[in-house]
Amino acid sequence: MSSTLSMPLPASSAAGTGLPTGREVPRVLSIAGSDPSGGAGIQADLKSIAAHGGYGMAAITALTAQNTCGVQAVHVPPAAFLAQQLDAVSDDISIDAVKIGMLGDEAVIRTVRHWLEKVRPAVVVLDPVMVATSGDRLLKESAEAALRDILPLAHLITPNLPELAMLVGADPADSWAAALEQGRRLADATGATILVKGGHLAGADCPDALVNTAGLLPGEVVEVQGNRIDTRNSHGTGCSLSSAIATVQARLGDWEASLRTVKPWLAGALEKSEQLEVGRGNGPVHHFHHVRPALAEGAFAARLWTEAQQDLADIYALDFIHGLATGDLAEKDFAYYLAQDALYLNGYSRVLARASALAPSEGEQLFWAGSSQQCLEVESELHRSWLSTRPAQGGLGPVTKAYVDHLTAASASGSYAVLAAAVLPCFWLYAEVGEKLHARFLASGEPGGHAYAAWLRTYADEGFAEATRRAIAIVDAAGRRASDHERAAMVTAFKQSCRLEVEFFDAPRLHS
Ligand SMILES: Nc1ncnc2c1ncn2[C@@H]1O[C@H](COP(=O)(O)OP(=O)(O)O)[C@@H](O)[C@H]1O
Ligand SMILES: Cc1ncc(COP(=O)(O)OP(=O)(O)O)c(N)n1
Repeated sequence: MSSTLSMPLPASSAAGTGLPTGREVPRVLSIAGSDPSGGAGIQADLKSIAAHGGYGMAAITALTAQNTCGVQAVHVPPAAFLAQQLDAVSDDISIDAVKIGMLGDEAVIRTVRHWLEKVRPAVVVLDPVMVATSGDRLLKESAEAALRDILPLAHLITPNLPELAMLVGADPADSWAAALEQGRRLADATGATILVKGGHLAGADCPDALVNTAGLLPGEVVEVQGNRIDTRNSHGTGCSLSSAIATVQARLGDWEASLRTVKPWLAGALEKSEQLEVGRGNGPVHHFHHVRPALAEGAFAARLWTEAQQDLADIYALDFIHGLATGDLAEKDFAYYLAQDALYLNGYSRVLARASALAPSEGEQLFWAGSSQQCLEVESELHRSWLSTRPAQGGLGPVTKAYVDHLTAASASGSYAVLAAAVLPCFWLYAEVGEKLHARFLASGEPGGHAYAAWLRTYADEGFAEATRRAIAIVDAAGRRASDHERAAMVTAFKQSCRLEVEFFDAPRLHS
């Protein structure tokens, strides 16, 4: 029994299959050293695991005193204590993936090896950390043979080019082809899949490749291209990549898909590393560059309201609004406005019905459906009470057509959020203008001879004010949920509708 345990077994039988446990939140254990500056080691691993939706755990093999400028000291605690850490985790918790990083010395390697043989985790990614970029040793030279022996217990080995060269007993590759050749040799020798990394080569490209000579991949070499990011903040890239890929592999069970997920994330983390401003040397990567700060409730609506201010000011400056407020508006302009409003409401009602169809909840579906119906009722009331007593007006005016076309295009965009933003100004700006005009009418003592008194009284509608508050809240929530791209499209659609509100009030002057 003990002789079997000391033999390096092929990865497929010794340490699970490298296949996923299919858990949405994989439980991932990092067995690695500590970097107090947070860029490499277990600190980087825990961030990478979390950045990919995993539950991170860490058993510490070694303590380092290091920062972005280099490693000042290394302390390797007794291996027996590492064994206690590992057992404490595996005795209690099912582990979906393991990432192995800095091992320090031979006693640590022996301990990890014994534990792997006992527990056989489903996914084992081993980053054979030997020397930090700063040139400081993180593995004793005397432990290199032991490290070679533990490699077959991993499913994926992720050496950088100097580490790969050392493991196959060659000089560091000076070309991508030479690196892939060394990858093949290591794959042959270990039975594991090798991730050959292009980070240490020069040139505009920075490719990575999975190499497996036992038929476990679609081809012997699967390359994933990437651009080289111009930054010196590459501290911990190897740690971050290996723990991220372990996490994603536990979910997907496909090394190629996992690498294709993780590589662009790491490129973004390198690109955004400047934002962190950590240290004076080779800084860390930004593991959470893809996470946006959450917007507070009301924040997106507040942004839209700011965008609407110029259009509101333009509306208040229009002759039409002045005339409506004072009662001096030409009757033909008012009649044109009413007729266009009726035509607009019919189109608006259809667009609201589309918002109802796209709504993510029954509450919102009901709200838009109710608003759509309300529009048709207002349209028929316009015809019954306001237009029937006036001379017939012409057909669809150019501004009305432009507004309805814009809303229809928003409804065809397929984005509920964009559509909701596009329909909002008709609630919000209309309610705002109506409330102001009504308040002004009341303040002037509701003069008896005012030509538009009856119309101004329709503005005091608490039902419409309530519907407007609801529409604002819905758009605010949709905006907070939206991606940056969709949010920008919402703002554009909203602004366009605001502009069309201005033009709609100004259309009687130009087209009646
Ligand atoms: N400047 C860079 N631009 C883009 N990707 C990089 C860059 N440097 C390293 N990488 C990527 O980071 C990962 C780690 O690579 P590497 O630097 O070779 O390993 P290590 O950090 O172990 O020395 C690889 O996916 C590699 O392609
Ligand atoms: C504690 C600890 N572990 C590993 C490393 C090496 O990190 P790596 O991701 O290989 O990259 P560099 O930091 O060497 O660029 C480390 N420094 N500390």
